[in-house]
Amino acid sequence: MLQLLPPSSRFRSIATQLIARIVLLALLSMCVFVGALAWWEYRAGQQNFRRDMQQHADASLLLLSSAMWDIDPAMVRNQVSWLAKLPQVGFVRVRATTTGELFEGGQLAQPRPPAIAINIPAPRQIQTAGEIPLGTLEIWESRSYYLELMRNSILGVVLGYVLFTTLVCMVVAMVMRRQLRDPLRDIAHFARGLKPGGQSQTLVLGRPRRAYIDEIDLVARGFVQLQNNLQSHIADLDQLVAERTAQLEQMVDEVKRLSMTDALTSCYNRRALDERLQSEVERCRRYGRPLSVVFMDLDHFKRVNDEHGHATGDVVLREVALRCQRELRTQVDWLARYGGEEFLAVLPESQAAEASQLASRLGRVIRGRPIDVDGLHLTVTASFGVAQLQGEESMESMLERADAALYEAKAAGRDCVRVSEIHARGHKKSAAAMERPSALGSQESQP
Ligand SMILES: Nc1nc2c(ncn2[C@@H]2O[C@H](COP(=O)(O)OP(=O)(O)OP(=O)(O)O)[C@@H](O)[C@H]2O)c(=O)[nH]1
Repeated sequence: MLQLLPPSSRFRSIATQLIARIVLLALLSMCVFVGALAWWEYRAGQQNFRRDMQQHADASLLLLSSAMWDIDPAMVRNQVSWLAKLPQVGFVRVRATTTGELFEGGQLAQPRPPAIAINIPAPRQIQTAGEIPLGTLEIWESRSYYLELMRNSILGVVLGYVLFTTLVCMVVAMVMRRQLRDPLRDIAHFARGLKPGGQSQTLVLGRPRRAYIDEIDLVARGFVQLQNNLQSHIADLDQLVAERTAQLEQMVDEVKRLSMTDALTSCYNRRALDERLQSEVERCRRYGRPLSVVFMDLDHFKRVNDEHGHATGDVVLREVALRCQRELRTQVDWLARYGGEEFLAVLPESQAAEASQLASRLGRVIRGRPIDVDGLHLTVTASFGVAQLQGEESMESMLERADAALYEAKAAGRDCVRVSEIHARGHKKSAAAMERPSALGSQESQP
C-alpha cells in the first residue's frame, strides 16, 4: 500500500532534487578532474621547463665558457641575469671552479636542489681530455610561474565546468518543468477532483503536442481509465442502490402490511384497527363528517369448528371476510378482524342508517350462499351491531355501543342487525332492530 507522508512535509520538486544531484556530481567530478589536471599540468610543466632550460643552458654555455675562460665576470653576470629574467626561471647560479666565485640571479624562495645543473667546460678550441670544468651552471625553475600557469588552466576548466553545469541545470529545469512538473500538477489537480458526482471533468495536460508518448501520458491514461472505472462503478452502485432501495421499500411495505394485516383473512388486524380507527374518528370530528361502525359476529361458529374441524372454520372465516370486503366501498370503508369470529366494518361518511343497510346487506351475502369447503356446503349467519359516532364521543364509547347493539342482536335470536341510538342526554343507548331474515326463523327488525 502507498505510504503517504504527512501533509506538513516540505515540498521539494523533482527538478530541484535532480539539479542538486547534478551540481553535486559536477562538483565531485570537477574536483577529481581538476586534481588530475593539476598533476598532469605540473608534470608537463616540469618536462617543458627541463627541455626549455636545457636549450637555454646549451645556448648560454658557449658564452659562459668564453667569459669564464677570459675571466670576464661582467659577461658572466650579464648571462646569469639574462637567464634569471626568463619567466620560467626562478634562480640561476654560476660557480667558478677555480676561484669559487658565485654569480647569482633571481630569487630562491627555499633551499632546494636545482632543476638543472650543468658543468661549464673550457672553450672548445682549448679543451683537453681530462680537463676539469670551468664552473657549474645551476638553474631553478620559477614555481610561482608554473603555479600561475596551472591556476589559469584550472580556472578555465572550472569556469567551463560551471558554465556547462549551469547550462545542463537550466535545460533540466526547463524540461522538467514543461514535461514533468506542469503535467503532474494537472494530473494531481484532476485526481483531487475525482469525487462522487464530480467525475465529469476532463484531464487536459498543458504540454506541447508530440509525436510520441512518455511516462506522463501513461500516468494520465491510467487516471482517465480510473475515472471511467469510477464512473461505471458509481453508475453500477447507483443502480444497485436503487434496486436495493426498491426491494427494501417493498419489504418495508410488506412488513408494514403484514404487521397490520390478519394472516388468515387479510383484513386489518386489531393493532391496525386501533391506529386507523382513532385517526378516522379524529378526522370525522374535525370536519364534522359522519362515521359509523358495524360489529359483525358469526352465529354459533363454535359449532362449525366442533362439527367440521378448525381448518374448515378457517375457510369459513376467510370466505366470510372476502364476501364482506366485496360489499364495502373501495378506498373508503374498511374491514378489521376484531378477534376470533368477530369483525368490525368502519364506514366513514356514513350515517347509522346507511351503516345499518350495509349490515343487512352483509347479512344477506353471508347467509345467501352456502360456503363450499371440500364438498361441504355450510350456511352461516352473522349478527350485527351498528353505532354512529356522536359529537364529542370517544372511539371506545362508540365501539362499546356497537358491541352492545351486537349483544342485543345476539340476544334477539341472532342473524339480525341492531343499531345503537343515543338520547339527547348522555350516551345511554338503545338498539333498534333493522333486519332479521325469516329464512332462519328469526324475527323481523323491530324499532
Ligand atoms: N377456525 C377458527 N375458529 C376460531 C378462530 N378464532 C376463534 N375461533 C372459534 O370461534 C368460536 C367462537 O365461539 P363462541 O365465542 O362461543 O361464539 P359462537 O359459537 O359463534 O356463538 P355466538 O357468537 O354466541 O353465536 C370458538 O370455538 C373459537 O375457537 C379462528 O381463527 N379459526
